[in-house]
Amino acid sequence: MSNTTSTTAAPTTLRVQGMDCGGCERKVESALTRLSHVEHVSASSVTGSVRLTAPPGKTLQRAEIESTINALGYQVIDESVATPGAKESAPWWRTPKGRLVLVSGALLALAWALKFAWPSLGTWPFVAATVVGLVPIVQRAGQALKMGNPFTIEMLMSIAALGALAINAAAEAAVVVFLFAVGEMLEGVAAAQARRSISALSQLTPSTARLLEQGEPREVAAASLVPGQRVQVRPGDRLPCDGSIISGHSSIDESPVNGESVPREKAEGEAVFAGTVNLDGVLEVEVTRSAENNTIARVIQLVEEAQAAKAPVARFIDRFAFYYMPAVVGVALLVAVVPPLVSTMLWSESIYRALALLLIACPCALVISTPAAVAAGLSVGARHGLLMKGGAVLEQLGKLKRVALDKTGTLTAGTPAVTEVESLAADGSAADVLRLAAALEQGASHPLAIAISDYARQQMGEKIPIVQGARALAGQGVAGQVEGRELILVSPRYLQRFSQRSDEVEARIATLEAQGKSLAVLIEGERTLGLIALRDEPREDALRGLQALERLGVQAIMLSGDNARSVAVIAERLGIEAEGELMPEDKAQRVRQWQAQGLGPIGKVGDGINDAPALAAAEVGIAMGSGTDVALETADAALLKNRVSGIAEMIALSRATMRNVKTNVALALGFKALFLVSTALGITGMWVAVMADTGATVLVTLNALHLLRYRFNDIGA
Ligand SMILES: Nc1ncnc2c1ncn2[C@@H]1O[C@H](COP(=O)(O)OP(=O)(O)OP(=O)(O)O)[C@@H](O)[C@H]1O
Ligand SMILES: [Zn+2]
Repeated sequence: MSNTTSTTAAPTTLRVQGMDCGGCERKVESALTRLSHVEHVSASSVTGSVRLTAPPGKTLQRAEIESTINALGYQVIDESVATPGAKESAPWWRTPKGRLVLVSGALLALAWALKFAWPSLGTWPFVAATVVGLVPIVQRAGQALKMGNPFTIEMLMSIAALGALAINAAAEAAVVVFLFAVGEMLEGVAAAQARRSISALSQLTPSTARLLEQGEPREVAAASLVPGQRVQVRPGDRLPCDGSIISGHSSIDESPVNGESVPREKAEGEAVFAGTVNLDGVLEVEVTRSAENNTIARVIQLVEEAQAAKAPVARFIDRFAFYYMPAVVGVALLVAVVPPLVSTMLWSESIYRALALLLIACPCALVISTPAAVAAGLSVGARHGLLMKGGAVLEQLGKLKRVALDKTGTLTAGTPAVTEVESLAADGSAADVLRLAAALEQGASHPLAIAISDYARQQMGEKIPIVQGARALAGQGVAGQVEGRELILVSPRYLQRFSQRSDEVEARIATLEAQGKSLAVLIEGERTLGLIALRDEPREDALRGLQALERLGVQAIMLSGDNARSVAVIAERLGIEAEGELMPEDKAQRVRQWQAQGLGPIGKVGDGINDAPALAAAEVGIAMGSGTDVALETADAALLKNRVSGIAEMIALSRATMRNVKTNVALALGFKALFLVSTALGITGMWVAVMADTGATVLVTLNALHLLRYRFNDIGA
């Protein structure tokens, strides 16, 4: 930590050690919000991070922020040292809270033993056990109080336990303090478990790589690889880096990174990812990303950030707890003071009831219920290649009523095959059409463009001419000059705009489109030179994926830029509603229309290349595509495995998570309400209340942890 007042640009994320429950989060948040240069704070015990933004025109004062956090008893860790996923995850008995559990448990056991061996000692052993367990709690209550926040769980505990000692209920106090420590430790365990299930991903990347220098492999640290270097990967090895294959071919098991269970054949020129397994061939791979930028590192980072961003339901509970605590203290005061004044009840009796009330009012179970479940849901998703950027997205996914999907690259494999190349001019040949079209497509990234250039290269080798002044006509095609001719290659629907169309050409186009093919027509001036037909097959799991959506009660609709006839053919095969010939902006328009008609929330799934407007318009934009930058960075969620069924999986996971959260909240609130009432009425005493609270905390923690074992096979996708 530096002592100078450095300034940091907003927003900033700090790594903070020692927070392990919702109580800690709120303490840090309320202390930091008080600083004038901090506008918004969000602390996460799950990821061990604090995210801050400065109000407009101000900058965050890093030194003051650090000292504030440190004063609360947590440690800011130097970010440059902490790498994502590499955080400490000590076993519970090695954590401060775990040690407290052991120590106060031992003292408690000793106190009971002494009580039977030397009854004459009285309650002193229990007092000692209470005090030892209470010290850290009182300390934390005091720190929060100094920061201006009197309403903490620790304050509640301190008052209740000291009060219990005062009315000579030392055994109760000792047990309460012990159980509180157990509850706190459980929260820490749940958070660490969710964290571990993600950070474990980082261990998939091997620590060493076989760097190739002058053709000779040499062992180096994988973390030291830089883009441009070449490495050798033997069969059975894990890939040490993101890269592209320079020579060799092999099947690659990508399941560790994207949950895709079927190995993929990969050959020269194809991208490979760190952490995946090379199954059967020797590969020479050129490094394309350094270790801290590779796909798996970014996935871990995204999930950690996602876990740090609170779900709306978690924010609601935070606010709830904020008003709840003062209310409880108020009610406890009434319970203590009013009955002795208006009835014959003894002060000791009313105070005992009030203290019991305070003890059970501690909203521990409630506070951990949501973050633990949401963190677990996000982790489970990431391990199956379903990346969701935050609890808000996770929550929203389950509510989707309608999902719009692109055709090309989303419902289809996005690797169309050229089926026909035809000349439509009397003096031309099909070879000319292919040659000129391929030239136009040289720089284009559209799936059709890639298919046409690849096909041309196979057919005619490297004899493809150079294009000049090439420009993409978004959603239509490409234009440019080749061999001195001004050419355009477009979807037939724009034919009229550029040239005359004859009945003959028209008929040919209709025939090919009716076979479900996409067409590109080559035009020069007024003349139609020829056409290329391409066919893209639906993804192998498209039908199953759409049926799974239907079973979840979500309506799927295909929105495509491709020609209406071939869109209709594919839609028919997949059994969904569809609309074709839409420009990217039209797709966004449809989404907005549906929202206005109350058909939302809407999800939009695309390959992330030309459908940014629609992805942005939808409540949840889902990008399809393994490891592409666009997919990871632009959307709310991404399917790292290229599977349509991933959409239904995400929705099912979201619903399971929200069910888990609701069960947890109901459990926590139910126990609380029941025993608050029975304690206030004097039906149950402190013992029952404490057991109930610990019981609720344990149940809620177990329930959230259970979600980590979520299985996707029950959605049939
Ligand atoms: N580079 C290109 N070469 C040939 N045709 C193109 C090219 N770019 C676009 N097109 C034509 O424009 C149409 C619309 O393109 P757009 O990118 O909007 O949709 P798409 O990706 O093909 O389909 P979807 O909307 O289902 O993903 C394409 O179907 C194609 O006919
Ligand atoms: Zn805490």
